[in-house]
Amino acid sequence: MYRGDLISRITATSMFAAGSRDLNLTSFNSADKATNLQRARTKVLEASKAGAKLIVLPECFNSPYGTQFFPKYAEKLLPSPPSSDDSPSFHALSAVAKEANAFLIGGSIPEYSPETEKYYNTSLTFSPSGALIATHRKTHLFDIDIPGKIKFKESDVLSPGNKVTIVDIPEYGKVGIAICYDVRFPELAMIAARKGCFALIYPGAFNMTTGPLHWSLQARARAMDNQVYVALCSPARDMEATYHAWGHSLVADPNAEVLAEMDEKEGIAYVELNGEKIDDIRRGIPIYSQRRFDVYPDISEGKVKYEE
Ligand SMILES: NC(=O)CC(=O)C(=O)O
Repeated sequence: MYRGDLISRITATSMFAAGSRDLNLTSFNSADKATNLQRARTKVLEASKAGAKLIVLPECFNSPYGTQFFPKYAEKLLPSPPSSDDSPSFHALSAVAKEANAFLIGGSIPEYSPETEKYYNTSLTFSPSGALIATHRKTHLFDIDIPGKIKFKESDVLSPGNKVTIVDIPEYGKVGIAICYDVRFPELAMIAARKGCFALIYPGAFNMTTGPLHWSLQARARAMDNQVYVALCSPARDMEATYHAWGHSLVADPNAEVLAEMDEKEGIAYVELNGEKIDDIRRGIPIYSQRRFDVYPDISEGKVKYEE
């Protein structure tokens, strides 16, 4: 049995968790980092009190979403920062995971790496002891230009990560973690699923153009192809912000049915994740074991950069 919660609110943060009510989704955001961190803490604790053991926040939950904001909000990831200003989000997430006694996939935050001297869009996952157990840097940067609708170029400021990220959650199993635009690349999802993940979790912030078209479809497609749970956790929509997030945090099951979908406002969704359902779906429609690797290659084998 897998459980999770997802929470969302206004500005740019969402999270989900798994626990006694398997999956919770929460989203929220504002321009003030301290306010966002405080809000995240409140919602994570609310989810954990409701029984969540795995909690997820949204993409860029501590900042507005936009290339103009990333350098200002970026943090170094220092486990022992010389000053409390250096890694506030890292330490706030670690502390609240411990306080909630839950696994926390901390959405994503703008990161600055002194080693590479580059910026990244980075997701940090913490164990119930507050230990950092996974780091995923957005691998596919969101560079799009739909005339008259939306132009966005993360690569103006950010650099991409370069691996598939899998984290083993004791008592639940392996979870694949990626960020937003990464969901559009089925290879990443398929590799994580074939490496044994039962759920793929994407903090993400689609927008008013791509959200209605593709948000739910992407989640359901990745779930259907791989017969796993897929969760997308968005910031709530803030029409005062420069980027209008679609919201609609959701969880699709291994049969590609949407188990829970929020609206554009802040909230928490709770979903029960059941491992037996994966087995049932794979028994009924056995594509998982009918692949023809004698005809085409298994992309999860061979040269894949991944980290468990
Ligand atoms: N914001 C993103 O990274 C992706 C997105 O909005 C989309 O793919 O659409």
